[in-house]
Amino acid sequence: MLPSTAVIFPAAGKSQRFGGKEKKPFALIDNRAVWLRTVEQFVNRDEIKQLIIVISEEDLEMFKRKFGANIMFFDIQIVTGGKERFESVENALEILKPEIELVAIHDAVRPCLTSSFIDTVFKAAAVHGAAIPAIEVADTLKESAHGNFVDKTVSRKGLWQAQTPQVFQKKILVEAFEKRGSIKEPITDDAQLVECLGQKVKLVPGLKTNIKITSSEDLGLVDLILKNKKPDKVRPLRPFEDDDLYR
Ligand SMILES: Nc1ccn([C@@H]2O[C@H](COP(=O)(O)OP(=O)(O)OP(=O)(O)O)[C@@H](O)[C@H]2O)c(=O)n1
Ligand SMILES: C[C@](O)(CO)[C@H](O)COP(=O)(O)O
Repeated sequence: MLPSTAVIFPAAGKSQRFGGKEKKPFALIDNRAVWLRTVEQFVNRDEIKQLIIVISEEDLEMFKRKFGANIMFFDIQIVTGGKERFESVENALEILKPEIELVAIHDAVRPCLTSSFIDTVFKAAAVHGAAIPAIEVADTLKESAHGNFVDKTVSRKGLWQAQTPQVFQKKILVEAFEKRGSIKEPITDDAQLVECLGQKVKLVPGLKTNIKITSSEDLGLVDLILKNKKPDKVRPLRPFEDDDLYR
């Protein structure tokens, strides 16, 4: 049995790159909002004792009005978002229940994951204290300052694309957020704060289908993935054996 776990779903961004008529967590895929499709991947798991969604101040009234029944059904708590993603997560950390041991943070806009994939990341975090899924960069990388012509080709060696859920022992994550003041670079995921503590973060093979909806064309891709995959039959890119967790 996995340790008692809370899942935080940041959904308080501005969806600027999405450019749709509503923000991406509330966009519909086959008549069901993206955030609902994401959260439902995590319900009915014995180790999950708390669900928290982060919603921006300006969306709160709409969210409660439109999704009241779903909020009750999932027993999901709502927290107000911050300006940056990490500030949204920080607000959610404040209401963690005392019995929580592991905290998973999963973008509300990544609905294409499977329960075996969640199992693998959760188990790795239980063993190592911190774990994230990631995919090794497969394409050739070009640098272009202005996005019109190539400046140069850069090495992809050792580069990985981070996904969510990112999962941490509560005390490690809380300490990482307390010490975040010393970080000067932009903070784009939660693992970055934990890395800065000097804590090792275990890499777990990411799922190719676990895409983050960023622009509106991603909605069509997600729709295709959800319609064409039997979610729990999707395997990680490389089979990940339990032994791998301890390396
Ligand atoms: N201040 C913020 C910023 C982002 N997010 C959430 O974090 C997830 C991943 O962020 P991203 O894809 O960058 O979303 P946006 O910030 O909304 O996108 P954009 O940069 O295009 O505005 C999304 O579910 C988003 O709602 C959040 O809760 N609070
Ligand atoms: C957390 C994340 O989804 C991992 O890939 C990503 O870092 C979010 O980045 P964004 O800049 O908020 O899109």
